[in-house]
Amino acid sequence: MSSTPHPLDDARTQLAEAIQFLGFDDGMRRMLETARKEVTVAIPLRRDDGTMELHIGHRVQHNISRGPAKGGIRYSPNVDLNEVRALAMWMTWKCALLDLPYGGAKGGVQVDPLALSTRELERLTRRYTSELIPLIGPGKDIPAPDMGTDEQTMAWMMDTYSVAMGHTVLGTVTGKPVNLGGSQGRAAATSRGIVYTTLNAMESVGLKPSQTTAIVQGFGKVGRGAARFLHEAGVKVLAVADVYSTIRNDKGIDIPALEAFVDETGTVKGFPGADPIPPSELFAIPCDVVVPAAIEGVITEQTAPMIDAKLIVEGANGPTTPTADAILEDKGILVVPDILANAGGVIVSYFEWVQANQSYWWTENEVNERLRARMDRAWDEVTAFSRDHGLSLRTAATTMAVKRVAEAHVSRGLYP
Ligand SMILES: NC(=O)C1=CN([C@@H]2O[C@H](COP(=O)(O)OP(=O)(O)OC[C@H]3O[C@@H](n4cnc5c(N)ncnc54)[C@H](OP(=O)(O)O)[C@@H]3O)[C@@H](O)[C@H]2O)C=CC1
Ligand SMILES: O=C(O)CCC(=O)C(=O)O
Repeated sequence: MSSTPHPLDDARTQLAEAIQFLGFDDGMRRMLETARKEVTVAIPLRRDDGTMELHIGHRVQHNISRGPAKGGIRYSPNVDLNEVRALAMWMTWKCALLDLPYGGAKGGVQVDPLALSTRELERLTRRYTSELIPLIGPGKDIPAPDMGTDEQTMAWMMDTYSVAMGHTVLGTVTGKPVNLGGSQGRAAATSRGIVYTTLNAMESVGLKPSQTTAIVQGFGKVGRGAARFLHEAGVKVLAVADVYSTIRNDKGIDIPALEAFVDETGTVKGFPGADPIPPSELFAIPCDVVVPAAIEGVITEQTAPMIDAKLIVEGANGPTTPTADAILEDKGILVVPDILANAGGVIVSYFEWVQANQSYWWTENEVNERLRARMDRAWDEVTAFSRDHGLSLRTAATTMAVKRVAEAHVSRGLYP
């Protein structure tokens, strides 16, 4: 699907633009583009039928200048070390942009989680976590869910780490179940943040929710919530896609009905309230807002020319390649970058970590209000920087974040 060699190339291209603007020297460039620590582990898995499989897992800590490393864990057959490196780098910029006291990390296991039973997933997760124990912990590196993982995965990780420490350590991971030290509002936080930012971006281009149409790619933890909150805001969602199907209804999809259908069937495929279309037609649907909320590298030099929209709000990490960015800019389409648009998840992960470390829990309203305040502030800061310096929102956001990370690095002392 991607027309570029790899998301790591995209991440490095974006970093290079920020560094050029900031005028950093080659040493700083190398420091910022290179992960501080990378671990690759082999995870033997005994399947329920007694056979043995081996899965490869990674954890990459891209940067820790501003605080402990932070970022999700991905389970997918497509995971590879360079992808994890790119995702870890984007986490560093996201945390810095939102002024969270964290560096950036990401983890991944090359596995199809849908092909495993719950017991197999638990064994795999516990073994992967055991391998990471020297690396992770509330003051070192705090994992969270990403594609293919969820609250249950985080509960197993927290338990495995806690058993090894001899006591419960709730701040080990975030995105845990609420009954086990999770935060109110974390599950929906990424999607909520995307929609807060979408509404800000819509206002900036003069779109009113009741006159706005959208399409959403991905109907998992992020895409599904984004579709729901857009629908609740009055935006008409014309099409959604998961791996199995892309569906379209130009009158607007009834999102609550689609959610009920997906709860029963596990996919949008066959939903009676919309028509199936070829996946390749998704981005060609004329609409106001495109929300890619699945995987990297889907908006490319092939797909960008067909997009007929005013805004792209990146729910996924790295969905737009640098070449596509240039095409979209020429077409006058405003791209709200991932490190800004999908930061709601890590913001509420930060709130969860703070609550867990203090054993003092906030209400869902408190969480959502503080989330909104941080998302709105970041939107104002990035749009102002973009205007003041004539940069795209992506370059503005990356530049602001890279500058903060470099400043923290320098403040810690140049001659350690
Ligand atoms: N979870 C979080 O808190 C955060 C996630 N993100 C990013 O958001 C994106 C989605 O993550 P998340 O929702 O957590 O992951 P999930 O695993 O919960 O969901 C992924 C969704 O994407 C769909 N999908 C995968 N490949 C394709 C494809 N080629 N075409 C259409 N749909 C596809 C899946 O379909 P199916 O259901 O059929 O498998 C699923 O609906 C990722 O880029 C992730 O890094 C960013 C910030 C925070
Ligand atoms: O909640 C977190 O710590 C990280 C979420 C994540 O992986 C992301 O924002 O891409």
